Amino acid sequence: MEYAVTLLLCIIITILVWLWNQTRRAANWPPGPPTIPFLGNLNINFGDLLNEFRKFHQQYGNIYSLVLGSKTVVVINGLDTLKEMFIKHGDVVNQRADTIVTSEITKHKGIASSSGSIWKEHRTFALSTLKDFGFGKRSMEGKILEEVVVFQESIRKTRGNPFNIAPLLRTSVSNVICSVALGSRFEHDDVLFTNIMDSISEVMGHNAMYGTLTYFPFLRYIPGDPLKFGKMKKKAETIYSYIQELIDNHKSTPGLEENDVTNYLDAYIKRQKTENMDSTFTDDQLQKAIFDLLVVGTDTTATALRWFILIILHKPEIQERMRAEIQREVGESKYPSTGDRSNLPYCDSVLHEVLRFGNIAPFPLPHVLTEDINFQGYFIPKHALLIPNLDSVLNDPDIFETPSEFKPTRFLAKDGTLTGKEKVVTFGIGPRICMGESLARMELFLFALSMIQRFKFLPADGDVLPSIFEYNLGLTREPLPFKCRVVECI
Ligand code: HEM
Repeated sequence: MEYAVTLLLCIIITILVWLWNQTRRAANWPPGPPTIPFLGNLNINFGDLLNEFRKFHQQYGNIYSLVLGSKTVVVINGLDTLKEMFIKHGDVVNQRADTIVTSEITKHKGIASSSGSIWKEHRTFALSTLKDFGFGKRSMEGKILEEVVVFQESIRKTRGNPFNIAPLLRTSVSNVICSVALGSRFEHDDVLFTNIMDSISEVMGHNAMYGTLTYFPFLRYIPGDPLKFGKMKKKAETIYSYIQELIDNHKSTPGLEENDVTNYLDAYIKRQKTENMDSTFTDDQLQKAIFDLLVVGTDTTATALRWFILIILHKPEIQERMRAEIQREVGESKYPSTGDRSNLPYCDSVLHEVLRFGNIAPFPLPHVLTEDINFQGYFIPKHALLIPNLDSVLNDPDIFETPSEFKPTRFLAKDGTLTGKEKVVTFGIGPRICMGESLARMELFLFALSMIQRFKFLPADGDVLPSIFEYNLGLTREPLPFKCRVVECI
């Protein structure tokens, strides 16, 4: 009996020591907030991560670590340190980490969540295919302008009455990516498509407290889905079913596959026919890749445009100055085009400031370290999760003076050209840098400038606009909902 009790005590003590060790920070790791035995850094403020990470950056410097459950998380801050980690060590940090999103929603497939050779193969395929259909080229402009025209028609229909512009922006921006990814676009009154757009917004924008499940999976057993992961998963499944239906319809259209390839989906199906049995070009991979293009491509860009509109509602002098520049350099008879960009430095500086101030994806999905490394005097163990903290650059007072101020002229040099724009790292750094950067920049330019050219944006009467300093932080950082009025000015 005594022997059994002693054995049991030994087992319990061993487990406790093991658990305690799991939640301790080793002496040679990057510093960080004190850990609590058995809980690690569970006590950090997950509800306000942006400010919590800013505080840790000030306290512990450019590299700090957090011990969360059984995972070590290292947050990388500051432009030079981010470049050193994600460019110089690019080959050991380009894998996507195992998180609640990548393991349960995207199942490590598609582009944003995959790793290794599948990621390389499919990122390269998507980039080269999308380039063939206009990505990053002037020919893309025509497709975007078609959507701009429809978007402006919808705006006119509001006849100066207050409305929420967010759904309109989402559908318009999404139609651009749909046209290159799927070869189709959707009407603004297509109820099914509009519902999908709402689901995308919920998946990307809403409070990402469910992210804590990555580190403390037992929290999912709390009844009532308080972290809203169940809800988010259901929305993602709705989007998947919708995409699958589009793929199935496409595949079953007689003769379509034989026609010239005009979009990513066609190109993928064509490629499937030339692949062998163990190919990675599976139907499941296709569904997840389209999910990435559609979900990431829609919400981020539409959110940037929403920040733009909220900011100009607060700062009418900015829209006046933009409009004056557009009227002087482009006139009224044609839409502004990207070829006019160099003649529109003030407008360009506003858009760079929107990308900086909007801080749309401050913490991209974590990367994972595939080897132990010694970095700036610290040891970082293999399997550590790395978070590139883009906010630490976009709001760095040493790079952008008084960063909390929305100040487009910070990018204007004395000779009227743009300066410092390469420091706006909103699209990430290193091999995982955003795939849609060129498209997003073009959309932002054409939508924003053609709106300002033709319409005046006014706050809705009697409504209090949310402040430009308030936000919701999910996978994206979005402004609070608002309404506006729009009146035609030419
Ligand atoms: C203003 C708009 C956008 C912003 C701010 C943005 C930002 C980002 C950021 C920060 C990353 C992650 C970088 C990292 O993991 O370190 C990313 C990845 C990605 N973005 Fe964007 N993005 C935007 C628009 C788009 C568009 C229009 C597309 C559509 C093609 C797109 C597709 C992707 C994809 C597929 C990835 C994953 C890349 C990979 O893991 O290899 N994004 N984006």
